[in-house]
Amino acid sequence: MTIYFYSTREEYGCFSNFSPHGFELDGLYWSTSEHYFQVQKFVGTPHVEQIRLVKTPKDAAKMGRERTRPLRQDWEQVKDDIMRQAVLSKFQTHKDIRDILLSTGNAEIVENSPIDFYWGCGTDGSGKNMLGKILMEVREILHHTYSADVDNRTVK
Ligand SMILES: Nc1nc(O)c(N)c(N[C@@H]2O[C@H](COP(=O)(O)O)[C@@H](O)[C@H]2O)n1
Repeated sequence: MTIYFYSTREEYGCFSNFSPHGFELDGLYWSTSEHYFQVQKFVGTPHVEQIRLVKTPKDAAKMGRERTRPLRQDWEQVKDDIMRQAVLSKFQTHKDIRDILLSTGNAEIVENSPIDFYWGCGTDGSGKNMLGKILMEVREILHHTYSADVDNRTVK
């Protein structure tokens, strides 16, 4: 079985980094995992607070993608680990969505983005689906810690 997600308004929308599930990480509060991820592109600069405090994840993504700000040099090497940490913190913080993630069992999870061939599967399904892969890794980590929380809602 494969679970596709993309919009926060649709089923499994809580898997999106745009979902409104805040958490604390690195001593600060982040209103979404998208805020955390986008800010890490500019650690050690004043842009951190500018982006961290914007109202919506859409705004954070827009600011993070603007190339008027210099991107940290090691971004390509660190971005997957940063995404993994953000996603793990989000699901450790919120039991309701953690249970949804754990209830997917061993199902494949795919970010069904029509435009993103790195984090999602892209318009033709050939993308790397790194966000889906990270969600499955996080599910495995959480399974070892929280599996007793999950009832029989596992997806067969
Ligand atoms: N809603 C949405 N719109 C896009 O244009 C996207 N690329 C995505 N994918 C998400 O974008 C985030 C990373 O983007 P960048 O690497 O900074 O371009 C990540 O949260 C993907 O899941 N989503």
